[in-house]
Amino acid sequence: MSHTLALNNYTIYAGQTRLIHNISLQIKTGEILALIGSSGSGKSLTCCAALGALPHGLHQSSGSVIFDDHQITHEQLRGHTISTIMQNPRSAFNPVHTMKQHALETLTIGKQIKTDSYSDVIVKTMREAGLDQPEKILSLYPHEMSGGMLQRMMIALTMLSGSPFLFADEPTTDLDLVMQSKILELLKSLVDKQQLGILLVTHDMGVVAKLAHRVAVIDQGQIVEHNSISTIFTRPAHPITRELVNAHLSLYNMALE
Ligand SMILES: Nc1ncnc2c1ncn2[C@@H]1O[C@H](COP(=O)(O)OP(=O)(O)OP(=O)(O)O)[C@@H](O)[C@H]1O
Repeated sequence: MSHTLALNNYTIYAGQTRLIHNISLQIKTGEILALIGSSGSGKSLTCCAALGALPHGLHQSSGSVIFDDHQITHEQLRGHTISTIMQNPRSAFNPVHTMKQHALETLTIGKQIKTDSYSDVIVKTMREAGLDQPEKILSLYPHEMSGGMLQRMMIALTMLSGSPFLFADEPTTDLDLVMQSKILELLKSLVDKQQLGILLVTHDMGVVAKLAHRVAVIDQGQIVEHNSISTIFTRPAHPITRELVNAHLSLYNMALE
């Protein structure tokens, strides 16, 4: 079943300073929307606002999340409608909980179900997320795992949660190139095979080119362009988009016409 998630009219202030102005984005299941922009343009704040997790001291003057035409609360969406994976996976785990505790918590959150019978599901899902020896990993604490393993575990937890949408904020930045490529392949396969919808925040235009279906470009807290991947790379409309595409193409001694 296909779903739509719309972030509507988000505006955020720090005191009198407006950081995000009237941002709206729409994501469908089975596709990846990349949110790109230079450092400090407002990518992470947009995600945080939609998740109801704004840093202390910031104020949201407008904004709502609409799931399949119904407005939903942050409590309803976190872990149910939207899962998250972030740049530093270590910070997303409870340091005193094992992977098994995290997995069981994800499976049972908000549900009155017995947890004993779920080991098979967890082990199978971890294997699908590329974690070898899942039984062994389940007994580990976060500090006993590498960044790449933790990111795979985050993806396994996303799969276990059954959330139709994922916010992935720089999900591969902290990983080596081989692991980056494996994690990106895994995300792509979740979109293709399980119809996950992803909002992908990234600086990396190579990642955008490889994964995204559509691209939204943010500059100084506003969406300045929203287009298909082919248009973004062949006929970018906004100067900021041209700059980002040209910076990427220059790696290959190429430039836009
Ligand atoms: N807690 C805060 N208090 C005040 N200003 C903030 C706060 N958090 C972020 N900002 C400001 O809001 C703007 C957008 O920040 P945000 O973290 O969303 O940028 P970003 O596009 O995700 O950047 P990066 O790519 O470097 O992660 C920046 O100007 C930043 O300085």
